[in-house]
Amino acid sequence: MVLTGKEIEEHNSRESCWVIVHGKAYDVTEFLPEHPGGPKIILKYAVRSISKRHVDWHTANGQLQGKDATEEFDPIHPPDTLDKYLDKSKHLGDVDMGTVKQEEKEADPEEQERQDRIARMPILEQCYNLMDFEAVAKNTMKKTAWAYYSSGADDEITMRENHSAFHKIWFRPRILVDVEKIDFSTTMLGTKCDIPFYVTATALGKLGNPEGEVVLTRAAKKHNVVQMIPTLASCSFDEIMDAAEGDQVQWMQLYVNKDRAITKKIVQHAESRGCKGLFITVDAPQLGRREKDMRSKFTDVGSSVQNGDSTDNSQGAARAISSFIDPALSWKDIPWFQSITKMPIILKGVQRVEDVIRAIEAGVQGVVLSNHGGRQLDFARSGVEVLAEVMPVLRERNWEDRIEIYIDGGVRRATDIIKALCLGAKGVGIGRPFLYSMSAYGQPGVDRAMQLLKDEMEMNMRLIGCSSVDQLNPTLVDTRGLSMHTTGVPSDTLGLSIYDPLVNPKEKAK
Ligand SMILES: Cc1cc2c(cc1C)[n+](S(=O)(=O)[O-])c1c(=O)[nH]c(=O)nc-1n2C[C@H](O)[C@H](O)[C@H](O)COP(=O)(O)O
Repeated sequence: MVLTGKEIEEHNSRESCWVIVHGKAYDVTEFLPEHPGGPKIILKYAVRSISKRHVDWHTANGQLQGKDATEEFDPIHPPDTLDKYLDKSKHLGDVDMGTVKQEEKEADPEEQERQDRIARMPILEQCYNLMDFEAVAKNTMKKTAWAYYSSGADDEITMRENHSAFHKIWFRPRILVDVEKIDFSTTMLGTKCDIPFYVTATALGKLGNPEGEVVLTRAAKKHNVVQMIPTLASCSFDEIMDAAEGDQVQWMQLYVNKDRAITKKIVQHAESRGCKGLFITVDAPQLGRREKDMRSKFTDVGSSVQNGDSTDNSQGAARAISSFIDPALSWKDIPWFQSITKMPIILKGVQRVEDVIRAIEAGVQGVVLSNHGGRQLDFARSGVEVLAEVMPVLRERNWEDRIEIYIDGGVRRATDIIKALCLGAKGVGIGRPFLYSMSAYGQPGVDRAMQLLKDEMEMNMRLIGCSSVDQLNPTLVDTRGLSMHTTGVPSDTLGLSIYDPLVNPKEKAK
């Protein structure tokens, strides 16, 4: 049976709310209170806004026109979400889209301005480093997408510290070493990679690019680097795995669900699909307060990646899509994970040496020293600073080979990668730069970003006097300034403003 727009319109209240996604109708009435992003987002976005006033009137009077929610649904929800989480009885069938009222898109001057900036954006070849992509993305991305990707927690001190920490490490390069042939390939969790970085897990890829995370999959294949698949991806897990080619290696990033049966199903499915590593995110018992995200229009967006209870959706996309995450996750859960999968287990978001020791004692295969890109606890130290704390302690115990240590956060140059490897990291994760290059230029952008890092890597390895990554070691870096968190002493504005420079008395007499 094919439904008409008129029939859908009759179900336009909290008591009965039907919406259309990709030309099919769904009865979401019972789902409204369960939606992790709260009911408002479905009701609000589900409404075909003939005009803002119209929508406000209908919303205020509890009368809503359940309508085509496709455009708002796609960036936040993997395509298989409704099949996975909405009971089949609520799938009402196809809709004759010719009978659905077309929305009169009100002219949006902000969007027009953005389109003008896109028309004037630099060509890809004018991007010479990862920060260039950030500048273009900031100028061309939708405000809400930029807000979500670029935001850090609270005052974003840690987000900025992540990158500036690398500026506190200086090189002690060697000379007169034959560096004609450079090989910066390496292995990570046993996988051979062209260069010691991986694409780390970052949620909601379709906010930046309509294809989402599969763009990163294709670029990772081309450059033979590993991709970590996020739990909160816009694409479905299987779409991302299916987009991989040949023996391309992918890892799974896991937010642990309060409902361990859901988590077990996800982990065992990932293993059955050939995932080569399980990265359990341990620094997010609650997602951080990312105020740019909270201010953006996603103040009540939802995501039904996994069923959770209704959430306080005044906290932006991040908080809205993460209500399922279990804050009770603890060390006692590690044996359970080891019992449900054979994949190597890595703890992502470790931030002090005591927990690295515990991770080794718990028998996990790796840790990522990370503060989630500064999106969680503000004033957490940078991954590279924690690395400088951890490695000497492990070396003292002869434990440095008992676990693979990764870091992420603020990596924007190959020199950052080299500094991390000199200190003992196996590899580094990179997040935002690939989101920005993907958002601004699609896969060609990500390709160029990865190639730029390879070019920088070759040059900097040569200049530091090493021809392969196994030669990188702590004697090549000076980290004495790394733990200095002193901000510059506030400038003595008063003194400077009244200070009379010495003036020659004769001069004064004139
Ligand atoms: C930029 C970004 C990072 C996210 C991220 C989303 C974005 C847009 N998301 S989040 O929405 O929940 O915070 C995830 C995530 O899904 N899971 C996770 O483990 N880390 C998440 N991270 C953190 C990420 O894996 C790295 O730790 C961080 O991005 C590294 O810093 P740079 O971005 O500076 O490279």
